[in-house]
Amino acid sequence: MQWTLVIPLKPLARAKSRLSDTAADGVRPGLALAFAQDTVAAALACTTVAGVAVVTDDELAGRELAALGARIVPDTPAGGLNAALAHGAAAVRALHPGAAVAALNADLPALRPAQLGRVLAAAAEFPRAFLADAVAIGTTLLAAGPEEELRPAFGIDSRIRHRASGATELTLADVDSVRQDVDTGDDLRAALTLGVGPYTAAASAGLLIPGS
Ligand SMILES: Nc1nc2c(ncn2[C@@H]2O[C@H](COP(=O)(O)OP(=O)(O)OP(=O)(O)O)[C@@H](O)[C@H]2O)c(=O)[nH]1
Ligand SMILES: C=C(OP(=O)(O)O)C(=O)O
Repeated sequence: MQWTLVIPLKPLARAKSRLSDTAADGVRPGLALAFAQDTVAAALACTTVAGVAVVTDDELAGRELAALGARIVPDTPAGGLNAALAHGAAAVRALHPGAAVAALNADLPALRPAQLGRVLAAAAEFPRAFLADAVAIGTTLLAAGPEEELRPAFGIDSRIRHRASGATELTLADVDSVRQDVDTGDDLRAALTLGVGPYTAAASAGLLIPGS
């Protein structure tokens, strides 16, 4: 099965506020963009990914991510992460009716295409499926097969809420890079240990990362 990914990205100036103890106000937008660039580049390198739609109103991010090969979908005025994801999935299916779609966080700088491929192959066995984040509280990927609505419930405690929505939780080994989102300095250290992509490696050089 081929998938189209929907990746949400809020305006860079407001992104990654929980990294404020690790990266100063002037640095965080560039870091958030680098995470998204590494995420999109790795996603597009996955053999079962047919395309990536990034939902964003950020002009710079839109330009840079389009240059990597992503389709840019302007955010919905409804506002908020889940509205943006539902809007992105609808935009994908307006062009490709019946497409299998998966929402993926924009902050997975260590993402490995082969690991993403394994997660998507496992997701293809279920109508809706999700992968919990590294700390097992949130979600990094929510997949919906061709006949299913995405019904995203990202945000606080989204693991429990996605489970309650009827989506199947994927419990695969060796998919750390798909689970390692970066919200805090500790998360960034964990991602650097896994090995980040080139954009994040450059953007995080010189930062004082907690514990390293
Ligand atoms: N398009 C779009 N993306 C959003 C919106 N809100 C959040 N996101 C994205 O959804 C993902 C998770 O968002 P959050 O955890 O709320 O924000 P964050 O920038 O990752 O981190 P914090 O500022 O520390 O909360 C990130 O990729 C965000 O850029 C929104 O309203 N529209
Ligand atoms: C929005 C989510 O991620 P984050 O950890 O970036 O808040 C989530 O886990 O549902």
